[in-house]
Amino acid sequence: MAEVLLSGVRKAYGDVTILKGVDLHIRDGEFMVFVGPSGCGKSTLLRTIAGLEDITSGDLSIGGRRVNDVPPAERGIAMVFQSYALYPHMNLFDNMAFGLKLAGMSHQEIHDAVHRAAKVLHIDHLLDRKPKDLSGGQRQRVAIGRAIVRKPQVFLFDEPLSNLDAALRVRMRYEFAKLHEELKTTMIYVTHDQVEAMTLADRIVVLSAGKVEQVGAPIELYEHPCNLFVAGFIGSPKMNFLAGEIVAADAAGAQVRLGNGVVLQATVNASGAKPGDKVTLGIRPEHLALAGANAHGAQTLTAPVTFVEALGSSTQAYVDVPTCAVGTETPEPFSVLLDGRTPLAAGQALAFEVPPEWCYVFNAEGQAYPRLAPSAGAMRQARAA
Ligand SMILES: Nc1ncnc2c1ncn2[C@@H]1O[C@H](COP(=O)(O)OP(=O)(O)OP(=O)(O)O)[C@@H](O)[C@H]1O
Repeated sequence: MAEVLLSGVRKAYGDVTILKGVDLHIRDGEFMVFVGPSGCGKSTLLRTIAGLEDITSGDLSIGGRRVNDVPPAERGIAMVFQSYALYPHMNLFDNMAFGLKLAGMSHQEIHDAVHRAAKVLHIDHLLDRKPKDLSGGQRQRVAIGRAIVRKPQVFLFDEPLSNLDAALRVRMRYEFAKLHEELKTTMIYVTHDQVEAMTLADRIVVLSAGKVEQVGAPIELYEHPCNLFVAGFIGSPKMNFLAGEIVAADAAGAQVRLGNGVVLQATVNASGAKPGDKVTLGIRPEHLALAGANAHGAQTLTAPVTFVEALGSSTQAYVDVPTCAVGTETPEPFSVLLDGRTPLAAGQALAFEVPPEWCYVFNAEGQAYPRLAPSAGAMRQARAA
């Protein structure tokens, strides 16, 4: 087990800077997940920790030891790649034993270590097989087994499940969680998958263009994103964004006038805002509720439905409410997530309530005004106390 510390880590290829000064403290035994859009530098950051890439400037330490110039094999890490990277001509036992033989371990020690790891991963009955005779999920288990037998201080996983089909991903996700529970080793995991990040991580690092946007527990990022980027990135379906203007604001709340003239209340600390300020109002599709039959309440929006996705367990309705773009992205259509049994059809008018405690407000620079409503995380802590 070990903590991993990054301080001002930069990585450049020639004139192009990929990592722009990353500061991170990954705690001993923590399951840390890196997420961010394609090309933001997740894999580069992981490969830098592994020692597969040199650091241009900054410091990296693993287990209290500065490792900037330490070769990968001596860093106490084991990395598992998306592509498995197994030796095709070797059976599973030899694939898993290879590194241990190189390290000069005895025959008995290797036998015990491989069998123990194979048992944990439920592949102990397959040790004589070659990789080509395995399913994708089994191959990935071998790759993980090869990492486990080395008893690293830190595991590094680069999108380990992305070659698997949806059902197997769910199964393997569960097994990763169990594995971490059992080994209690520091794990750093790169993924594109929101659900993997939310369910596996103790904490998530959201990266954008080589910089850390926010680090926090999954529920913290969901409930209290620090800026528009994190708000738009964390959460599925995505948060709706509406352009607005401050009508009144203080430390207890803000009133925001939307483009259509409707004024919505948001329970945020907007003491830094003043009337006339341009803001973005954010509201998640799952926090909207159908309004009562003749609702004309202050927190109600009414708009025609443009498209309906009935998923069985839930229904996602797209409605004709003008949204605004975040960064360089094109605006996403406004959506409302409703109970799966809600009868809806395109063209019908939908009235829905916008709860003030679930409204997010971002200033012109995209920074969030802190939400004041007690979060689910805080309520759980209070109940537990
Ligand atoms: N050897 C290299 N030389 C030059 N540029 C590179 C090199 N390796 C990566 N890059 C660039 O660095 C940027 C970050 O790449 P990286 O693979 O870390 O992103 P990522 O966030 O993991 O993306 P993805 O999610 O698509 O895998 C990309 O723009 C990529 O083109």
